[in-house]
Amino acid sequence: MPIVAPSLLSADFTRLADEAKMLNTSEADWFHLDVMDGIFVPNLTFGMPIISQLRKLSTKTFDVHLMIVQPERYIEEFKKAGADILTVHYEASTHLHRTLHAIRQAGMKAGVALNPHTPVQLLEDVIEDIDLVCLMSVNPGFGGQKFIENTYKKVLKLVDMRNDSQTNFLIEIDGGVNQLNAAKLTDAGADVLVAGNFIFSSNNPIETIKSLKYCR
Ligand SMILES: O=C(CO)[C@H](O)[C@H](O)COP(=O)(O)O
Ligand SMILES: [Fe+2]
Repeated sequence: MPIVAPSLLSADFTRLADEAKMLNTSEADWFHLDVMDGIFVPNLTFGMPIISQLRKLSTKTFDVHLMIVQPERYIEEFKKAGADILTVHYEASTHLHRTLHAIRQAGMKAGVALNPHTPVQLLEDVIEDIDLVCLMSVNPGFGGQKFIENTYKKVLKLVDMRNDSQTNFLIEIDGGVNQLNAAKLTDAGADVLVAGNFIFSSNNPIETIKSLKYCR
């Protein structure tokens, strides 16, 4: 059964507290929080102030996905805001090894996200420094995009890399996840399913979360 991480990118921001409370009562495991800077991706969202307010409303794991350049600038601040897992983009990190160590040093789990064009093999030399690999199954920046089918192959390759290296990082899929691909992704070896639009645009988000949780 996968870990389900609703992305609040698609939540109703005028009712953010209600959305958080709804997630608390649901079978969602984590909150997935998308931070965008308008430079790494062509969109802006929110940062530490919103995350620290949300932190007061939930004890669930906060999975913070940084779509920002030079993410190493804000590691301590996101820890203070309440992040449990801090994921940086491979493409935005010049000194990835140092950044991953700094995230763990700050007391968080260290994640690396890969854009759809970035091969998973590029993580080989930092594999032991990673707690979570986030495979982007859309080009990052927006919710509600179409799932990129090549992601399945990347999951299978990552599973092989995990077995070969005897490490135990989680494999997370982010973008376009829905009832059509959840079971196939889980069967391929995905551990965490992020879903924004599929959950928050449904008539019954609690049931939709359940459908992902019990897809396998
Ligand atoms: O990181 C993201 C976008 O860059 C979001 O987490 C992702 O797009 C989830 O939204 P959806 O399920 O609507 O695709
Ligand atoms: Fe995300």
